[in-house]
Amino acid sequence: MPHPRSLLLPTPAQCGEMDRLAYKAVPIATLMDRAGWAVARAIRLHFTPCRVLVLCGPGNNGGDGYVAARYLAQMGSPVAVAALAEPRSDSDAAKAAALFKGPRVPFSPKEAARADLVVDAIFGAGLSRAPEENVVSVLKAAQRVVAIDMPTGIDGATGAILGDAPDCELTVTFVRPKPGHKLLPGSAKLGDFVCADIGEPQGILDQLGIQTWHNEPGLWHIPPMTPESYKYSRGVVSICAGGSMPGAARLSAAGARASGAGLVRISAGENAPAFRLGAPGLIVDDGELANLLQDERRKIWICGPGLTPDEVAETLPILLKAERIVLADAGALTWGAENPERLKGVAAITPHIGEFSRLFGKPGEDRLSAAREAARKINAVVVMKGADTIIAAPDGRAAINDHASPALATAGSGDTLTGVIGTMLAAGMPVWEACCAGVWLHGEAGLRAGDWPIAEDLDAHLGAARTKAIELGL
Ligand SMILES: NC(=O)C1=CN([C@@H]2O[C@H](COP(=O)(O)OP(=O)(O)OC[C@H]3O[C@@H](n4cnc5c(N)ncnc54)[C@H](O)[C@@H]3O)[C@@H](O)[C@H]2O)[C@@H](O)CC1
Ligand SMILES: Nc1ncnc2c1ncn2[C@@H]1O[C@H](COP(=O)(O)OP(=O)(O)O)[C@@H](O)[C@H]1O
Ligand SMILES: [K+]
Repeated sequence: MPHPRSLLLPTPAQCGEMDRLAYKAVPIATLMDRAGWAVARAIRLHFTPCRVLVLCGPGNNGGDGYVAARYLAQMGSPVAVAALAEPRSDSDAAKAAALFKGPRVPFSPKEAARADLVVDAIFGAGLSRAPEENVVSVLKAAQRVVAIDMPTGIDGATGAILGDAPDCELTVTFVRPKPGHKLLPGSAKLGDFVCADIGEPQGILDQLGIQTWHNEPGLWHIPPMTPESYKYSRGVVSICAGGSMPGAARLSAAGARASGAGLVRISAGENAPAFRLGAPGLIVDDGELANLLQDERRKIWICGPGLTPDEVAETLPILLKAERIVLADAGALTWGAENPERLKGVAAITPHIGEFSRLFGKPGEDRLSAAREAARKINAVVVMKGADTIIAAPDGRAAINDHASPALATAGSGDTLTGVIGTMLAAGMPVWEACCAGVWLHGEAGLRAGDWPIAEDLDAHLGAARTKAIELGL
């Protein structure tokens, strides 16, 4: 099933390409007019009428600003424009500027401070470097800011802040959100977020080779429960467990069970007695790993939570030799950091930023590219965890997940996540889709778990999260 177009996140460069391809059907001037109208309408809906100052840059972002100023004036608001620089003559933006007949004021902090509301139409998709000091000081002087397309200073491709960017109350973009609208730190600056349809032919999105999606149900499909379901069709998740940190494997097991695995087994060797004191529905094996792997139904293995590097060294190579689908986390990533080649053959890894940095080096400001590059390098899906999580596949696909809660920032919640992803894999989902689905379910559980949950509290919400994801994904 193709990934839905509605979840695509084109980069600013891809949007520019889209405009060029769309030109014959819809001229830029028409798109600009609709964009400015959409901004004026959104401002009218969000704010009571007040004195508005529109700050216009020299490009098409400024062009949208002149159009918005014209429509706001027609709607009865007192509006002035302050231009950072005039648009190039004969450009669409210049034509839009000429149609605005209201007052012009200097581009200065004093004017910005006097306005009740400042519209940032300085730079949008065209931002290529940090804004100059005069731009920053004018935006800093504003009391309340609405951004057109993107707050000036945010890189639309990465969410990085180049120098500085205003804290906006509202951001209005067009056609589709961009990666920078979904990635921190930029995404925290947007305020309320509106994506307006300006009638750009959507089919063009298919021609651009866009490989980035917003992580939502519909991007993937989780198998539902059916009357024919039996435990092996729901899937078996096997987890390697160690002696020194048994809690982590237990949390993974609980996450796997709570998100709908048919059967969860812990392989604990000589440490098995300690695990047998745990949840009664959990099967604990004490046999040799090589013998356990004789069971062909045990396709999915989690290796790493609660394991020391030595314990990983004794298990992971055996799992890989047996050609199992392995999800590597925690201890396995520490072991892999000594030589990332060791992880070749795993299906997916789930590093937080610290673990990622030890494996591949610090990701820098463009985490999306860094996650993609890492996935390509180890030929495995990379789930780069954090307040926003990037799920990158070796073939270049990447999803950005912002469906989460800071409530997840509690010890052990990453172990729960590996269990949930394990269940998605055991249900037969392809690896990237399983990781995307697992991250979303984990986020949904965090959103449902109330105030200050601990990792164990997430489990009670995973079943409802799965049901919701199935319903939304239909
Ligand atoms: N399909 C869409 O999404 C549409 C987008 N439109 C608007 O078009 C905008 C993009 O227009 P442009 O490509 O003209 O780009 P901008 O208006 O963002 O920037 C214009 C130019 O400013 C220069 N520049 C970049 N960073 C600078 C800096 N820090 N200091 C000084 N100069 C700098 C660059 O040369 C750049 O080309 C979007 O943000 C959006 O507002 C609409 O007008 C039409 C449809
Ligand atoms: N501020 C936050 N907002 C949303 N999710 C978060 C936040 N901080 C952490 N998370 C999520 O919580 C989980 C923490 O995992 P991890 O760092 O491995 O912790 P642990 O090793 O203690 O289990 C990850 O899934 C991460 O994406
Ligand atoms: K802007």
